[in-house]
Amino acid sequence: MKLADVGDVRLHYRIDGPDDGAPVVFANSLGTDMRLWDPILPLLPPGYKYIRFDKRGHGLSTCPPSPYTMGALITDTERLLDHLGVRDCVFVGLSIGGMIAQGLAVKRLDLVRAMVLSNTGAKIGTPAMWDDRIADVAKGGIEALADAVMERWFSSEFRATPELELWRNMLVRQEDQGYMGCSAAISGTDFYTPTSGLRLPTLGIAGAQDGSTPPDLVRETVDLIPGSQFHLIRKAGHLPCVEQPEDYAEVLTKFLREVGHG
Ligand SMILES: O=C(O)CC1=CCC(=O)O1
Repeated sequence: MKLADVGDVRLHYRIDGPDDGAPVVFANSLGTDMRLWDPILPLLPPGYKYIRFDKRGHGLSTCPPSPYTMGALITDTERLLDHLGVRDCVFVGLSIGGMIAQGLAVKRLDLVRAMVLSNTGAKIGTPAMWDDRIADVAKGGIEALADAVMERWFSSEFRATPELELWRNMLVRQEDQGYMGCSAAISGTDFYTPTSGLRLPTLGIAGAQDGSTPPDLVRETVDLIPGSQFHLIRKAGHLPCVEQPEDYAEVLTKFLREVGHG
């Protein structure tokens, strides 16, 4: 079990791979913890240093009371990477993790040499939508919205499998305060202008059936960065690393090689 004290939070993280491997950092989505990446890790090439962490209010990391800001989530990540001595990583961010990727690249390009913006946007939803979601969790806990979240996370085919229950359990076992805190951070974020100024190799990944960050949003976001690439995963919703891990691992592996990482 690895823990890092970064400012007002203690973050739980995990490293797989050799200490001297080229670093690949993963940041996951709202309502998930680092196990989100379990399906793809065994499919990725050996020799890299794969770093995962639970953002504040999620997984085994500490959970300050809601609300959080995107700035705080970015600073947590920056401090974790500084703590680990990471520089020049490929940063893979899914959904809110992709917002953290954009903000981190704007703030500390020395940390990020390339990024994967998976199922994310420069802006996700509207403040009114997030206010409603926060109010629903405050009233009924995450359980109150879990079924609706499953419809956005997964395709109808996947929702018919027994595996659905495991991911639903992951969602409802996150902290309500962590979920509300990160929802508030997303609500207050619009990265269209700062992301437009970024110049680094970028790959967008989208799921054709994503009910939260549809393919057009992902494409529009990566198109802000000249030279970016885009990959659509057809039979997947918001979490293609879970639904189509082979496809996800293949496109990520190709990107790692193309950007000359490792
Ligand atoms: O809509 C959802 O629940 C999925 C999601 C939106 C932002 C994020 O990180 O996850």
